[in-house]
Amino acid sequence: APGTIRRALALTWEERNVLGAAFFCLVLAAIGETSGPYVTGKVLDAIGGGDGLTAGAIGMVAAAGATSVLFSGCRGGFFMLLKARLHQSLSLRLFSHLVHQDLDFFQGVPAGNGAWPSPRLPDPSHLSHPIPLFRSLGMALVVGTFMVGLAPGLALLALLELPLVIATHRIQTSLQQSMLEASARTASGVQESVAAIETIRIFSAEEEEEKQHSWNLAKQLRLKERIELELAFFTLVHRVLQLAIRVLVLFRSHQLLRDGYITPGVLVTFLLYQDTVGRHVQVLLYGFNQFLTNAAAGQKIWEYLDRKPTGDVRGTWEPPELQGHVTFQKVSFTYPGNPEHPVLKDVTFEVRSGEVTALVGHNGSGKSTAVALLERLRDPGSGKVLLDGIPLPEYEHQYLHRKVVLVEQDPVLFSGTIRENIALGLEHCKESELQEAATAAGAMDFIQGLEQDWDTEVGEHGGRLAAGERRCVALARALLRRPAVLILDEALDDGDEGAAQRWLRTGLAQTVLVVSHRPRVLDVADRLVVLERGAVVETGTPEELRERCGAYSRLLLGGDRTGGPEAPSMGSEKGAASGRE
Ligand SMILES: Nc1ncnc2c1ncn2[C@@H]1O[C@H](COP(=O)(O)OP(=O)(O)OP(=O)(O)O)[C@@H](O)[C@H]1O
Repeated sequence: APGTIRRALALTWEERNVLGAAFFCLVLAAIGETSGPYVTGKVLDAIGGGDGLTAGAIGMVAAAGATSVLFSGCRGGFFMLLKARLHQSLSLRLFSHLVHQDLDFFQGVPAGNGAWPSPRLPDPSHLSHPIPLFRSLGMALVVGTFMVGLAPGLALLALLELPLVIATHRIQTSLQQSMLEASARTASGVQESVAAIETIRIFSAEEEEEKQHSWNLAKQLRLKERIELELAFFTLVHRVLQLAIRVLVLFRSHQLLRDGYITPGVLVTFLLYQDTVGRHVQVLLYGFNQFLTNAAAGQKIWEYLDRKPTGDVRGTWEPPELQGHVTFQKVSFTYPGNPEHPVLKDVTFEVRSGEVTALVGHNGSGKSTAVALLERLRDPGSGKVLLDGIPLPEYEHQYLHRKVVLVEQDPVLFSGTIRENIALGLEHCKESELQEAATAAGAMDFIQGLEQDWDTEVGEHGGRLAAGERRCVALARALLRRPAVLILDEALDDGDEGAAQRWLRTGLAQTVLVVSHRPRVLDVADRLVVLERGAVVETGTPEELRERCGAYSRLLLGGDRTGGPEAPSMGSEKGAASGRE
């Protein structure tokens, strides 16, 4: 589409220095490439006319050749550099756009009309760029015009080859495409078998899979044989027709020479030009094919870059001190992917500064959703979440995420060392602060037990550590930041239940919000907020709620069904269900 080409050119314009140098070399290379055959022809005519081979003639041929070689090399180098730079700047743009997208984008849920739903990042190498096409088209036209100027009739005859080259190229490409598709089908069959290897083993279906694969391979082989035969046939036809045209050109050249319309030098120049046009037409055909193949993928790049996240990150409020007092004020929320099912309904509660507050409720009652709203991973549909009386969107985005820190049950670590993971973003923190955070998080013992203690690599996603160790590292990372609000989404469930109170006392956190199913964690909280089907049904201290014998007591007893027959029990915990504990 013209818009896509315009945007690709606008992006290229940002690298105008390299582009300018590439074009400068391109023009000089083109002059060298066109003047070389011309000078060669003139020299041949001079020799034929009895002038002999002079030093000047040799010098002119050598200078044209050298200009062509030198500037073609530089042109190639500058265009490669341009391509690499465009790739880098586009990759960076795509990535920074990706990390600012709404969470729904990553879950494959369209966030609005016309939004591109796939969470996959488009490949910047698919940018379809017209410059290589312009270059070859320009050269083919210029040299073709010279050919027409030298010998118009001969040029028309020689240019008959063009439709032949185009037709052969199209046939070859479509045959090769069928071959690629067949290979991809066989490869995807292998991938499917590998992915389902457990099922294959359980049903002892190895032999059937082998048979299926051998059938796929045989089909591929038959197709390959047919394609190779067709290719050989088309190549033969192409070569015969090409030869016929060349014979015709030679025959006509002979007539023109005999009648004195052209000199031998002009004929040599003409034939050399014919060769140059042939090369550029080949490049043009291949490039055009690539251009079309990439066009759809390239279009996705621009669609993706046009996709605007809906979250408001314009807040600027950055107070020097925070109390860490959180208020949910009549908050309602519905996931865009499931608009019929409100997840939070008019939820109002407080998380007081200096206290540990626990959110409690059945699976699916909306606890993690409330946490996501407090972390501003999502924004409420109606109502407000306030921190120290100020709505969250008014806080500066990075400030808020430094002050409100979440640790999940199965946190994500980045590949790197334990030290890098804990210090993430605070590389200049003191060693004593690191040690204090790790000790408070209960990570010190296991870190010291590792062969390279703090410098141990955690592997991709922290895969070389046990789930509990990953959690300790994530807790240490959170405590090092001295958060105003520390949120623990089932992150304390296998640890020391009194830890949160100690962190408040030692000033490592100002307020703690715990999401937990474990009675021993809930019992030591200062205050509980009980959620049932997205609504707050009880709040108070653990003693008050036990004495009230209401929703909380029923939850503790397990098997509670006040939420209706479909409400799950406290016992069906996420971690237990996924076998992570
Ligand atoms: N991304 C999503 N899109 C649509 N619905 C969702 C999404 N995430 C959660 N839900 C739904 O929202 C409801 C509340 O989920 P939430 O995870 O907040 O509950 P929870 O109380 O934290 O449960 P658990 O104790 O199992 O963690 C559930 O019915 C769930 O199916």
